[in-house]
Amino acid sequence: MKHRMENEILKAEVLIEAIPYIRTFAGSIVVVKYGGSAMVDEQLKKSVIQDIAMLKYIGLKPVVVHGGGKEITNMLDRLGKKSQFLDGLRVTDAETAQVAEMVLSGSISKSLVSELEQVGISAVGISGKDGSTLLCSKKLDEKGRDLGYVGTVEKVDTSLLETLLSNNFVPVVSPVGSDEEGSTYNINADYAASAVAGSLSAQKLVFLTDVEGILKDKDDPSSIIRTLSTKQAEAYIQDGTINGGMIPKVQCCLDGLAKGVKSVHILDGRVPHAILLEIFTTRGIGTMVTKEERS
Ligand SMILES: Nc1ncnc2c1ncn2[C@@H]1O[C@H](COP(=O)(O)OP(=O)(O)O)[C@@H](O)[C@H]1O
Ligand SMILES: CC(=O)N[C@@H](CCC(=O)OP(=O)(O)O)C(=O)O
Repeated sequence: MKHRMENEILKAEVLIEAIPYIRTFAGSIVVVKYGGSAMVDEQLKKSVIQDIAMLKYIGLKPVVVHGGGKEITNMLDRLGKKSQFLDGLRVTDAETAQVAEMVLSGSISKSLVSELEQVGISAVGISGKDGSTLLCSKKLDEKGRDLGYVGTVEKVDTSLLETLLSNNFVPVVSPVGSDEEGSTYNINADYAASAVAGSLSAQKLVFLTDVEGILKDKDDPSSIIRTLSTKQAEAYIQDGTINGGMIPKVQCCLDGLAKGVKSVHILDGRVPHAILLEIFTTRGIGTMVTKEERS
């Protein structure tokens, strides 16, 4: 009995700890890039949906930008088509673009919307094509190679997103866009998320990934860097501390900050309720990238 009471008091204390954060962030836009293990594991998926619902219920304005690279690869496998990546970007011929759109906008988006609706949140799935939200052009990779229908976001038209937000809907954005001629482009979801967050001047941009955060030593989770300024991030890319798949993610962080996002978080999506732990607890988790220099 005493033990149960102590547990209940602990729960109340957790809620109290969140008060200053709830006050600070009420009405703020938080863009969540949802991908990785947190999208594949059913329990983790449930916890992400609950976190997004919680953000909405306590007065924030969440916007979800989802990935789905693994699911696209699985569908291409089933169709007997091999996936090829160059520096982390999928080489996308016309057929692959069609499959990517089908998986992202058809399957994943609808499933996320349905899960959010299940917990009482009104959600609307859009792709970058809807309302010309993500206007694209063809993206060549760093070495100038043609990747097919891979898009870089040239312009974000925020009208539809703003209409949804001001009418209390949670937008769920698929990383698919079109160019002036109406061709379909497959966009890496990290880039789509930073473009959306930047154009909405979001308070926060949160990336869910499969590592603890940015690590000083990739093989040592305890070497996590809690707060990183843009300058330090650039230096770590230069000296190789940040490498591989983390480079484009950090570049998206820097891009978001340059476009007016206040802070960017790289979180471990394998931790249940990672989003709430980061935003509403004093200690937080993961790595926060900010514009300010911090010692
Ligand atoms: N300094 C670093 N800290 C953490 N991870 C790093 C670092 N440098 C490189 N990485 C690598 O980046 C990977 C994350 O990028 P990626 O797998 O592309 O993410 P996602 O699939 O979530 O988009 C990590 O699994 C890790 O292997
Ligand atoms: C051009 C490009 O690479 N597009 C990605 C879009 C999905 C994505 O980015 O999903 P994750 O965030 O789960 O990796 C792809 O086709 O896999």
